[in-house]
Amino acid sequence: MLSSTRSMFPRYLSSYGMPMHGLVVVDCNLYDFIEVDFTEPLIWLSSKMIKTFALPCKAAKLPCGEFGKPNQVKASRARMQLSITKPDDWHLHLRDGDLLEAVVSHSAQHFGRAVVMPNLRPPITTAAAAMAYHESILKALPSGSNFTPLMTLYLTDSTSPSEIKLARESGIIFAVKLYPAGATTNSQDGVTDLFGKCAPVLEEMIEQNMPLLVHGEVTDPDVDIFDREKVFVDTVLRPLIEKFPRLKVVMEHVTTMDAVKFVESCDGGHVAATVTPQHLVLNRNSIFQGGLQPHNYCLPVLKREIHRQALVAAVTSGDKRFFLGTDSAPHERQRKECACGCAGIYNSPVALSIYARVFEKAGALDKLEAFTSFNGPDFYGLPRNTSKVKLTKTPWRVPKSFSYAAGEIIPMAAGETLEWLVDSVSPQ
Ligand SMILES: NC(=O)N[C@@H](CC(=O)O)C(=O)O
Repeated sequence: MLSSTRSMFPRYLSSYGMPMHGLVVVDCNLYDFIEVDFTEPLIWLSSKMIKTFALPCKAAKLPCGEFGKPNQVKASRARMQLSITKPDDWHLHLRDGDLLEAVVSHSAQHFGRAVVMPNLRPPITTAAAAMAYHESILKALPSGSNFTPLMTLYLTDSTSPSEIKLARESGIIFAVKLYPAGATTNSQDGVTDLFGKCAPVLEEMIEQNMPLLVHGEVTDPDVDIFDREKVFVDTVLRPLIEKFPRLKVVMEHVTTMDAVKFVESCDGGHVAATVTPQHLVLNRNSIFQGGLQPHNYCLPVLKREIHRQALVAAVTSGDKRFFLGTDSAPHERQRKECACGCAGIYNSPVALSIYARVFEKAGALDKLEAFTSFNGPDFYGLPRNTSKVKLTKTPWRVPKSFSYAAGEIIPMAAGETLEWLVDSVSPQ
C-alpha cells in the first residue's frame, strides 16, 4: 500500500495538470510516514494534510468523489516538506558591533540576500559609510556563507544628488531609506522636508532607478499612533507618487488595510510593500496580553485584527506587489524591558517558519514561494536566487533567548513551539 501511495499520488496530480513545480509541496518523503488503506486516500490527503491542494483540486476539477469516504486512514508521523527557492529579506536591521556579530548568522542561514537598513548611530548617510558597513557585515558572516547584504542610504534633508550617483556606482547600494524625522529608532536625523529639500535627490533616484524605501508614518504627536500610517498614505505617499510617478517606492512593513488598498491601487512596477511576520500573526491585543509585553512592541505598532486579516489576504492573494521583509530589529533585552523600551521585534530565526504557517493556514502554500523569493527580486530588477531551502513540517522549540557578548536578545515567539522547521539548504 505504502509504495503504491508513493508512486501514484504524484502521477495522479500530474495527470490532472497540477502545477507540481508551483506547489513545491510534494516531496515523496511525505508518504514515508503515512500508513494508509489506499482505497481512497488522495482526497483525505488533500483536504486534511496538504491544505494547499484543496483549492487546486477544485480548480483542476479533480474527481474528488470517486474515492468515496476515507476509511481506516492512519497517519502516524506525517511529515510534509516544502522546497522553495531561497528567500531574501527585503527589510532587515543588522546593527553593528557585538549585536551584528550575534544576529547576522540567523539571517544568513535562511536568506540569500537582505536589504540592510541604515539607521545606525551615526546613520549611514554616504556611499562611503555604506561601503564600510558592508565590509563589517561580510566580516561578521560565518565562513563560507554566500549571504549578500544589499546596502541602503539614510536620506536626510541635506543628502545631495551626487551621493545617489556614488551610491549607484558603488555596486553594493540598492535603495535609499526615508525615515520621517522622529518616526522610529534612530530616526532623529531623518527627513523634515521631503517635497522641498529632498526633491532633487528624488529626481536623481529616478535617473538611477533607485527605489525609495519608506517608513510610512507621520510624526505629528496630535495624530493617534494607530492612525499614523493611514494619515501618511493620505498626506505624504499619495502626493509623492503623484508628483514623482516614475519613482520606485516600497512602503515598508505595511500594517493597515488602508496601506494595502493604497498599494493595490498603484502601478505594480513602481509601488510595492513589504510585510513582516509579526503584522501577519499578531494584533494589538498582543502588546497588552496579561500585562505589558515589550517584546511585541514595534513600529509601526501592531494594529486591530481587521488590519491583520487584510495583510494576510494581500500576501496570500499572490499579488506581486507584496513581498517578504522581516523588519527584524534586535535590541539588547534591557533596552526593551525598561521604563522606556525600544521599538523592534527580533524575528530572523523564526520569520520563515511563521510566514509558512500564515500561508498554510490560509490554504495558500502554493503562493508562499513567490512572496518569499520571487516578488522582491523581480521588483528590484535583480535575479532570483538559484539555491533552495527546505521547510519541514515538524515541531521545534524557539530558544527563549540568545546570549551574546553584551547581553541577551529575546526572539519573537521565544520558548514557543512552531510547526515549520527550516532544516537544510542546498549549496549555492
Ligand atoms: N521596527 C521597529 O520597531 N524598529 C526598527 C526601526 C523601524 O523599522 O521602525 C529598529 O531599528 O529598531
